[in-house]
Amino acid sequence: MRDPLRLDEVARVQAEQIGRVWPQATLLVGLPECGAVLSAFVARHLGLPVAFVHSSGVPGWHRMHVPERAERAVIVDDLIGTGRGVRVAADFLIREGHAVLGVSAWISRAEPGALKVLTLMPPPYPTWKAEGCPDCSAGYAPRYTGIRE
Ligand SMILES: O=C(O)c1cc(=O)[nH]c(=O)n1[C@@H]1O[C@H](COP(=O)(O)O)[C@@H](O)[C@H]1O
Repeated sequence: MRDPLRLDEVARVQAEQIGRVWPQATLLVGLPECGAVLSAFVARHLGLPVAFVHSSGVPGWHRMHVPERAERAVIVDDLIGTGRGVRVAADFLIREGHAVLGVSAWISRAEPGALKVLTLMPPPYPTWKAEGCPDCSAGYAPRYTGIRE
């Protein structure tokens, strides 16, 4: 999302949804990189503080904000692909003594465990496991691999 005004419009919709479902939230948590930028936009609409959690490698806080009391956190991201990033962040937050209310994302292609996920829209394309993929059973070989969106 290259246009900050457009990003802010989406962030406002996301903020309204979070405010409706989780009015008790005290902290938004963003995953670098895109989730960190987005979470700051969303937090501005909710008047909430924001903190960033590194989810690749050893999970940890970005030094900008290391919360000092127990928070009721919502993880904010743009896309959930495998769900790994938000799962790692949620486990880290719980280990750190915070409550994780859930995850807010634009689109999710995974169900990341027991985490409650709010999305803005369903995925615009179907996802199959390799063994259930109709194109694979029709004999088509993958044209691209390792693609994210
Ligand atoms: O952060 C990225 O590089 C990224 C690139 C991309 O093409 N697609 C994509 O989903 N991401 C990010 O990867 C994360 C989701 O991936 P999973 O952890 O697999 O669910 C989100 O933080 C996205 O912002």
